[in-house]
Amino acid sequence: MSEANDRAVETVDEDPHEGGFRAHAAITTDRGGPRYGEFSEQVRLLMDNARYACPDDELVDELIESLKALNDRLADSRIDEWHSPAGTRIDLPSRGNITLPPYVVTEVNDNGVVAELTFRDFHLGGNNAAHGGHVAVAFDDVGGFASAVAIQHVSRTAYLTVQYRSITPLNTPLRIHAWADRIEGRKVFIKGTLYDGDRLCAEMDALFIKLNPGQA
Ligand SMILES: CCCCC/C=C\C/C=C\C/C=C\C/C=C\CCCC(=O)SCCNC(=O)CCNC(=O)[C@H](O)C(C)(C)COP(=O)(O)OP(=O)(O)OC[C@H]1O[C@@H](n2cnc3c(N)ncnc32)[C@H](O)[C@@H]1OP(=O)(O)O
Repeated sequence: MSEANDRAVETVDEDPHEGGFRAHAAITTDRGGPRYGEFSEQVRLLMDNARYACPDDELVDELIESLKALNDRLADSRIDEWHSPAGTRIDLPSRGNITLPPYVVTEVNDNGVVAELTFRDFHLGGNNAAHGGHVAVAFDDVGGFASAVAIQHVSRTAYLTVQYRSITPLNTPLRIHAWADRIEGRKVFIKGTLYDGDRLCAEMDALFIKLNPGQA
């Protein structure tokens, strides 16, 4: 870790909360500025290229120096999770969270949440197909979204199972759909599907639990 990374991350306390997930998750379109989406895309491209690159020794030396300099610059602008653009920029794919497979929500209604999702080169599992873990990540996030829509509250995943029905391709717009199948008290049973055109790639069966006040 660099010296900049060792510094304590600045926290901002103007938003009192109950100690757990914040009751009012920020929704923003301006944090990080108008070019934050382009920045995120460059980070994704970096990971795509790194996944497939086979640099020679000279290039590795050069890249390490460039990346060190870049990381020092980035570490200087770190902030706590509640105030960072990543995860709160609802105008960007996956709310600007570059750790998620990028998806764009196309429908939010009583039938749940539908999004167009594209796995990238860096989501490679093998033989040009998406890694199963990344498929589960996509279901977890879109499932959590569907749970939030159904109960208008924050929940956490208690379990999530995925049935992998056929290969999930990379660099192909896919349709992901998650919906609340039933709600029993704090328990929100979520189902989901992932399609490549008419072909079913995977299905989700999950339980999300509505968090109590102050629960982490
Ligand atoms: C168009 C623009 C709209 C803009 C909207 C903008 C933003 C959208 C808003 C936000 C949403 C967006 C996306 C969502 C993002 C992310 C989602 C990802 C979520 C996660 O990635 S989160 C990480 C992984 N997750 C964990 O890290 C959990 C660890 N765990 C725990 O924190 C506890 O374990 C907990 C809390 C789960 C439960 O604990 P607890 O103490 O609160 O509740 P308790 O144990 O009493 O269970 C209550 C009842 O659930 C049953 N139950 C519990 N667990 C079960 C199991 N596994 N199987 C079967 N039944 C189970 C019990 O049997 C009981 O059932 P009964 O009531 O019938 O007795």
